[in-house]
This record gives sequence, structure tokens and C-alpha cells, in this order.
Amino acid sequence: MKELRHLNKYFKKYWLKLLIGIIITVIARIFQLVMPSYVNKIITAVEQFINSEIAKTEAKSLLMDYILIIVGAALLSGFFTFLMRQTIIYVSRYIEYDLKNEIFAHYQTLSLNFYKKNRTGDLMNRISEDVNQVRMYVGPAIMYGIQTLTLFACLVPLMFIKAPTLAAYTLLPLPILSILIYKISKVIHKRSTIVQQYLSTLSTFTQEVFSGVSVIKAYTLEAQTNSELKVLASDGKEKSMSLARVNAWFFPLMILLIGISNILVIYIGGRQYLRGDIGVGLIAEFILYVNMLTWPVAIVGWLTSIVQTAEASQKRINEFLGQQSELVNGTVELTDVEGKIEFKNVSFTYEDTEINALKNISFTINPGETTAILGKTGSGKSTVLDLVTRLYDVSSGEITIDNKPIGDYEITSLRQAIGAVPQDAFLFSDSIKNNIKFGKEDATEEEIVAKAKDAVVHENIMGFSKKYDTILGERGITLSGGQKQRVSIARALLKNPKIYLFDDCLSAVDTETEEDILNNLKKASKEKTTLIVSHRVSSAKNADKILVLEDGQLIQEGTHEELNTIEGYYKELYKNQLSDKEN
Ligand SMILES: Nc1ncnc2c1ncn2[C@@H]1O[C@H](COP(=O)(O)OP(=O)(O)OP(=O)(O)O)[C@@H](O)[C@H]1O
Repeated sequence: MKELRHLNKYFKKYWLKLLIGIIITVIARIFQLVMPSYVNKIITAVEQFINSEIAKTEAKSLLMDYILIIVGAALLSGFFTFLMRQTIIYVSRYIEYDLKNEIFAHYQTLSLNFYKKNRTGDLMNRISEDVNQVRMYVGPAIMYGIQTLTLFACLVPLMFIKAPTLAAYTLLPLPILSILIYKISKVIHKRSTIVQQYLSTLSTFTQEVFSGVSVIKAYTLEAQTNSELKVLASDGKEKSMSLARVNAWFFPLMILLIGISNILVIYIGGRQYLRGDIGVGLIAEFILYVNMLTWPVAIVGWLTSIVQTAEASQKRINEFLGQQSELVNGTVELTDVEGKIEFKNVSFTYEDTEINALKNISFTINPGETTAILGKTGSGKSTVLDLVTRLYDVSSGEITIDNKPIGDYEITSLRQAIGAVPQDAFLFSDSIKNNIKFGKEDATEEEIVAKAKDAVVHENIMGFSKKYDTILGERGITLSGGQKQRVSIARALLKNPKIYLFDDCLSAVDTETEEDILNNLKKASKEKTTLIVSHRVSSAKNADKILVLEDGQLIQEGTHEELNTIEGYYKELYKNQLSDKEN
């Protein structure tokens, strides 16, 4: 139960609703108890009439009264049962909602490292399936638990008061039933945990297949993927079958034990009746009691299994909730940004791959300057940008913005000051308009169009039948690579931040469009600090400063003119790209 303590705050939050629910549950059960004793009374009245102890009219009126009481009690019990579900099950749904929101909000606070370590399918499973298991504990388990307790507390003493020997015999099989169900439930719990883990693996697998469907098709991997899924599915089938096998014991066992209890009531009760100790009505009353008790007794085992499953699920949830982002949030609000960025002896190693991506890098970008970063693939260009947005913290050295270490800034305000266009433009499955508006929620139609024009994507958008309202598929697959990049640029321009980070975001556009965009960017990024990562000299040559990285080290720094006069990577690249263009 240690893990489930996490839910106490929610119980506190909904304590009044819960308390009302508990009271209603108790009332509903008490009304249910009326029926057996009146069935006894009815049978006794009939018996008295047969034995000519009462007149026909009196017997009739007694029967009518008793039936009305039974119907009235049943209606009230039904009504309160309805209210019970309305309160306790509602509370469980509220808690489910709160818990999902809490997990989601916590996921959002975690750093990229967390997402690299854990797979999407697993993240999704914990927020859906595991929360669902926990809900079973806060809803049905509590509801049936109270129901069982109430029935036990009322029925067992009542039965012993009415007929102690009969009560002792008829209650005898019930603990055996409870123990057996508990044992079965334990096996069910074990096997359902295995099924649960399997479902996590299955959703991870399918999620990856659907996300990478284009690669699967391009490499005609359908058959291979199918056979992998078949192996996975048949493994899942085995696991589910083994769960179904043990589940199959549950109800037959219950019916068997109910039967035994009923036979005991009839046999022992019958003997007592023959001896004249009890009336026949009491036997009927006891049969009803036994049947009322069997389900709650069986449920004790089932509840144990629900609680165990919920505990296991909450443990998985707590595992993630307990994780903290390794990025410590600063306290200084980054407002009135000037845009000076300085790297001082910065080194960075990726935790998971232990790749030393940046090695002792130092440079300064003055406010309003445009700096281009060039270098071979894997030389560390994107890492520089990721460090500026504080997606990771430096391993050593220091990055400052406006002469203050970026660690001092409150992360949200830091990121609000930056407009980043990542290398692989990600668009959400929403309209183009909303994808651009991401940069500024309250942007007007005109602003959106103006920025789309600056990003040279307006014409393309107007070519779609629904124009800016065109809905993009998952990951924006209805747009070409270059169009996605440009929508992504429009989004950053709309944000109008003080610092722009463009990570190789013109790689998929032709050189002519690139030139148009660069011209527009030049206008838009006037007085803004801009960092452009690129493989093309054309994107870099007009920058105020060019940095060349190689294997995580800064090997060249200067303007186009300066670097073009000295032998080195830049001059070579320029020569090659120039001759490519001429050819
Ligand atoms: N998220 C990551 N986790 C672990 N290692 C990474 C990660 N991103 C990059 N690396 C590694 O760090 C090194 C620098 O990568 P980076 O993406 O900064 O290079 P780049 O110059 O931007 O490359 P490209 O031009 O191909 O985009 C590479 O060796 C890469 O394998």
C-alpha cells in the first residue's frame, strides 16, 4: 500500500463526496437486508394459514403488506445503489482525470534525457493503462469493500442471533471460498501484470511501426514487420490464454461453494425444522442470506487482487513522477533581452552515448549580430543551439546571455526569448494556421500571412484547397520537406523573439528560394541575434561572423572575406560549392 499513498491527496480533495458515497453505500445495503426477513414472514404467514392458525383475509392482508415492504425496500436499495455509483464511481473518475493531468504535466517538466531513456509506448501506457488500474482501486475496490464490510457487519451477527447453529454451518464454507478466491486472484494478479507489461511492449512496437511507416514501405519491410508482430502477438496470446485459464476457475468455484452453502442450509435447517427448532421460513431467509454473502466473500479475494494490481501500477507511475529534470530552474526573468550570447570554454558530453560533442569552445555573439555555424555532419553544430535553449546543460564551461549565466534564468522566460527552428521541422496534426500560430497564440490572420510570406511558403499554402485551414497529417506528412521547414520558420518569425536559432532549416529548399528566405530573414532579424547552422556557404556568407566546427572544436572564426583568404575548411567548402553552382 506504500505506493498507493500517493493518492491520499486526492482522497483528501474529494473527502466530502467520498464520505457521502460511503454513507449511501451503507444505507443501500441496509435496505437490502429487509427482504430475507420478510420472505421468512411471508412463508410463516402461509404456513399459519395452512395450519388454520389465521384466517384467509388476514393472511392475504399480511402477504400484501410484506410484499409492499419488500418492493419498497428493494426500490430504495436500488435507488441508493444508483446514488452510490454516482458518488464513488464519479470520485474515481475525478481522481483518474487528476492523476492523468498530474502525470502529463510532470512529463512536460522532464528534460530531453528522460524522453531519450524511455520509450513513447511506455510513457503512453503508464498514463492510460496504469492509471486505469489505479482507478479500479479508488472506485470499484472502495465501493465493493464498503459494501462487503457493511453486509458482514450486519448479516453475520443477525444470522447468529436468529439461529446460531444454522449460522455456524452455513458460514463455514465462506472462509474457504475467500481463501480460494484470494489464491486464484494472486495468480490472476501475477499473470495480468505479465499481460500488462506485454501490452506496453506491443504499444511501443506498433507506435514505432506507424511512425516509421514510410521507411517500412520504402524498404519493403512489411512482411518482416508482420512476422515480428506475429511473434509478438502469439507471445501475447499465450500470456492472455494463461490469464484466461486461471480466470475461468473464478466463477465455477464460486457457484460450487454457493451450492455447498445452500445445501448445508437446507440439510441442517431441514433437520432443525423436523426437530421443531425453527420454522421453514427461516430456512428460506438463510438461503437468501447465504446468497447475499457469497459475492462479498468472493470479492474479498478479488479486491485484494485489484489493490495489488493498483499498487504495481502506481509504482510504475511513481517511478516517473519521482524523476526530476536535471535542469535546475533559475530565478531571474529574462526580459528586455539585448541578445549577447557568449560561450566560455564550453564542453559538452551526451550522457547516454558519452559522445564528447563540444570541446572547450569559446566565442561571443554581439547583440543583433548574425552568426553562421558551419562544419561537417556530427561536428557539434546542433548541440551548440541545443545548449543555448538549455535543452541540456553544459558539462563544463559557461554560456551567458546578456552577461548572465543561462542557468540563472527562469527556463520559460529564456525559451520565450528564443525562436528556434529545429533541423527536423515538427508539425502537429492540426491546421497550417494553428501550426504557425504556435509562435503567438493571439496572432491575427494578417500577421500569420505576413510571416508565411517572409518564409516564402504563402504561395504553397494558397495552392491547397483549404489554404491556411488545411489540416496536416501526423508529423505534417501532407507537406514536402521544404514546405515543412518553411512553415516552421514562419512559426518562429511570428514569435518575434530577440534571439533566432535556425538549425539547418533551409536544407530542403532550392537555392533560389533559400536566397529569398535569407533576404527576408535578414530584414526580420534586424537587431536580433541570429544563429544559423548550415552546410551551405550561401546561407553563411552574409553573416557577421562565421564559426567552423570540426569534431566538436572551433577551428575557424571570422567573416566570409577573412575566412576566404586563409587556407582551411571554409575556403575549401566555398570553392567546392562555387564550382558545383557553376557546373
Ligand atoms: N541527442 C543526442 N544524444 C546523444 N548523442 C547525440 C545527440 N545528438 C547528437 N549526438 C552526437 O553528438 C555529436 C554532435 O552532434 P550534432 O547533432 O551537434 O552535430 P551536427 O554538426 O549538428 O550534425 P549535422 O550536421 O549532421 O546536423 C554527434 O556525434 C552525434 O552523434
